[in-house]
Amino acid sequence: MGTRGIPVTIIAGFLGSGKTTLLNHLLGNRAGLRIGVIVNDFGSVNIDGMAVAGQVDSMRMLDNGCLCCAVDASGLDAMLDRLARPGAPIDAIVIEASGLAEPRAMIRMLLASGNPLIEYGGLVEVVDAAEFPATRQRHPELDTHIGLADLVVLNKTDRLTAGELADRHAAVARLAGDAAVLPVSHGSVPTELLFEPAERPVGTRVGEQLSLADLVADAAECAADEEHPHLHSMYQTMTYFAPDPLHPREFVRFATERPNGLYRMKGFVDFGSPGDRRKYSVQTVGAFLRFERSRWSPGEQRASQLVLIGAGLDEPAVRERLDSCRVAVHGAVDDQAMLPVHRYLRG
Ligand SMILES: Nc1nc2c(ncn2[C@@H]2O[C@H](COP(=O)(O)OP(=O)(O)OP(=O)(O)O)[C@@H](O)[C@H]2O)c(=O)[nH]1
Repeated sequence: MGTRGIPVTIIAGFLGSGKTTLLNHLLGNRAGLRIGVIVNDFGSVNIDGMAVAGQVDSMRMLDNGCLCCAVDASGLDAMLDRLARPGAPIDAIVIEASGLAEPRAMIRMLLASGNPLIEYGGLVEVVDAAEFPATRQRHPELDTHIGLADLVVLNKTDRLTAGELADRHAAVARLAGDAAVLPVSHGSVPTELLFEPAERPVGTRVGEQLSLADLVADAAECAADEEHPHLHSMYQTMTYFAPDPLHPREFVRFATERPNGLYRMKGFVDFGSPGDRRKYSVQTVGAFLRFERSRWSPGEQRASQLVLIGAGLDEPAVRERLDSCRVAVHGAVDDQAMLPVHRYLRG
């Protein structure tokens, strides 16, 4: 699947919306991932065995494999560089944004980062569903923040009746545009919605790559997991396979005009360009799109295979849009047609 950067996910949200609760939930359900956490103070992050004072620019490796540090806004970039240095024992980084910077400034900083070891992992905006109308009145910028988000976590749904929840969900979804909106209580966002499964689960050789087949198998296993049916019913994982090539221009359009409710997509694509028969890995988080080029392995079937993860996805409509990207529908691919792909090429 090519080299992959460490995804940096920003968790934002107004006072008391449940950011820390979400962070603690993720740390408690890491699924083998080693998560680096950046907070602006340690105060309320209470993970097993964690006893660190609220110092600035300190970093601790916790027993549970979580690397935790605290910075102010000016130290953020440098701290990311430290966390994501070559060989760092980290699979994902989460920044709890409160008090650090505006979400827009954080996104800009991440996208502008020259560090090739990190990549944009999405802006997750936590919204207190119960207090939504009041918060919106007090902080009109909430609308903008929701509009920027790649995933909106509608938290504290336990405080609402079903009817109220439906109203709030609809109101937030209107502001969220195409972004996925996930209703939860107590920050219980499934870890696998935010991050890929660990590449190094216990007992696996270090450096072993998780193939897409593994990812699909994982997704199927997850879907069949009876233990947390309430969690899995909240979000969707769908896979798409096309044996014949997808048109580059149409596929880039699909990825940039992403379907409603899509949060992440990854996989690889055969563009069927006669001048370039390489394999293109694709990855999106919200509106962020990135391709990487590699070669097909000897004997590997040229095809396109995608995993799409979101909430509120209209699966038949997504399939139809992807089917309509096929070269068979659009005619031959020339070199010019690859230009939109090159705009989003990494490295
Ligand atoms: N009823 C209910 N309470 C919740 C839920 N999620 C969080 N809380 C409570 O809401 C309060 C605020 O949650 P935090 O996670 O501290 O919120 P925060 O966004 O980190 O707050 P600040 O860091 O102060 O901005 C805490 O008392 C939580 O226990 C939920 O889903 N339902």
